[in-house]
Amino acid sequence: MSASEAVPREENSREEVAESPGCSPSPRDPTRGQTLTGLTHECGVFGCIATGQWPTQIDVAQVICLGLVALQHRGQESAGIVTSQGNSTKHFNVHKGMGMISTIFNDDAMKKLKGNLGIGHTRYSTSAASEEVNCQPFVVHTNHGALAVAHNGELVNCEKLRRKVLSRGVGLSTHSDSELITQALCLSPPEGEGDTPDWPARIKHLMALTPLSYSLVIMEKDRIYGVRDPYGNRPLCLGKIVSMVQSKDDDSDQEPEGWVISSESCGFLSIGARYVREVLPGEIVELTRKGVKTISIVDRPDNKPQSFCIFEYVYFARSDSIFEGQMVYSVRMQCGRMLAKESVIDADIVSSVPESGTAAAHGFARESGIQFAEVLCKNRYVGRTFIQPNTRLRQLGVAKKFGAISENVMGKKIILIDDSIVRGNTIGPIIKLLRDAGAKEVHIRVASPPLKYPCYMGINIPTREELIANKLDPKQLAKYVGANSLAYLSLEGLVKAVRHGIKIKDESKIGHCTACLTGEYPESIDW
Ligand SMILES: O=P(O)(O)OC[C@H]1O[C@H](OP(=O)(O)OP(=O)(O)O)[C@H](O)[C@@H]1O
Ligand SMILES: NC(=O)CC[C@H](N)C(=O)O
Ligand code: SF4
Ligand SMILES: [Mg+2]
Repeated sequence: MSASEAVPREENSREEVAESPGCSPSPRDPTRGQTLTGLTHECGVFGCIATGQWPTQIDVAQVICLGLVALQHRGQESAGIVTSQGNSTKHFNVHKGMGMISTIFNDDAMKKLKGNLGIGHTRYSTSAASEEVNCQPFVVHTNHGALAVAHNGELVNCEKLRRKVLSRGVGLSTHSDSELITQALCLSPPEGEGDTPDWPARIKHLMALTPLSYSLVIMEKDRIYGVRDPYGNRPLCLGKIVSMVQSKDDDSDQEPEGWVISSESCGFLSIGARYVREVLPGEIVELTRKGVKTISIVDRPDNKPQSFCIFEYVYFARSDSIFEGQMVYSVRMQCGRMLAKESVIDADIVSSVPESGTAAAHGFARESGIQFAEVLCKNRYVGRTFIQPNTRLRQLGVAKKFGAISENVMGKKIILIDDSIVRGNTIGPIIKLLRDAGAKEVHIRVASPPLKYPCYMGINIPTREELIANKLDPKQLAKYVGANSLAYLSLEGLVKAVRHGIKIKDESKIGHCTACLTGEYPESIDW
């Protein structure tokens, strides 16, 4: 039985929606990063400002570049950095390009990026093609000086906002929702009032026009604003750069040498920064050479619940990042523990599909008391996204990523944990590899529930018909991929695991988007 024979084709709701003229006229544009496995990521934003005397001793561009390298897993299509000396409203240094950060920012590029503050972006396109013209940060020159904007997310009411901006006589040069945000920020707030350089008011105005989904870093002459949408759908956090010469034991009282703002905290230690806190849902923070302050916290429409993307925990984020006061690694372990509680089976070893499945496998092993052993080696030089012309080569492509550690596999009953099954391209070839290496039984346990619905908030989830969970139930899927059994973590189990380590217990102050699992979206879509 082939997966496509198993059930009738499902309608692709996202493509239908997107056929109407909007910001995303061709979400299946072949020039966008194609992927064979998994979900594709969502962009990383980063900002840095030096405190104290300017010109600073800190190499701001270097800090941003390293910050972006730490966020590379969030987008590999293009990247950009914009810096400012802080003394001119007219001049920003800009360097953007297609490809990976290490190739875009060579020595020549870094030399021209001098500055005391700056922002950066690494992109996985969700709206508008993966082309140079859509690279971020976007820079515009306004009546009140230059403005640079970097965006992670996707606007759910893009079409409406686009009409509004166009109706004000603004011309847009791309289909990118991030350019739209940049231009919407330039509208005078609120409409009808004078054209003042009040950027916080303009940001609030933008937030009133569009509630979801964005984490933004915005730079004007001498300051950076960090903005998280009122649902808190995409992550954003603050860190401080501490002196390297002082004692590492207690840097809590140290005067920071600079501030950073980032989609994730994973790179902070490697750039000499310390995690400070998350930017709150709806919060606008202002970073200046004097420090960080909250400008405002914008409410969600109709007091709807928060909606932080639960898949940041499952797959997107790096394990060493912190969200909601807990490390992503610990949450993944907890998911594995929960999975063991729900669907343990007698076996010799527990193992994982590296990378993202590994923390959950350790949790599963600890909870079940079955020892963990590695069974797969992942070839780090086979990228996440590469294009192959047909299914057989695609599947071989996945197999090429892995080798079996035969000594751990031979004659064993194995419980194999992966964090998610999306198209189902990864797991089948891996099971074959393990069987060829002598595995006696392979039982698949998935540390998230079946993925059934598309995402409209900055993640490129395959079409409904491409999602294997819409075609095969767990029993059918086990048969299709050659497993002895297969079980997913329940939705309740996932939510419980995610909330296990969150200190805030007040339900009105936490909330997670699970729309790709349930079909219940935080906001209706108006593309
Ligand atoms: O069902 P599929 O469509 O094959 O996708 C699912 C796989 O894709 C992801 O891994 P990926 O190799 O992208 O990255 P990782 O190293 O972070 O696990 C995910 O962790 C699953 O292993
Ligand atoms: N993945 C993202 O967050 C993408 C941001 C924006 N929608 C773009 O396509 O550039
Ligand atoms: S639909 Fe899924 S991937 Fe998209 S924001 Fe919600 S939880 Fe995250
Ligand atoms: Mg994986």
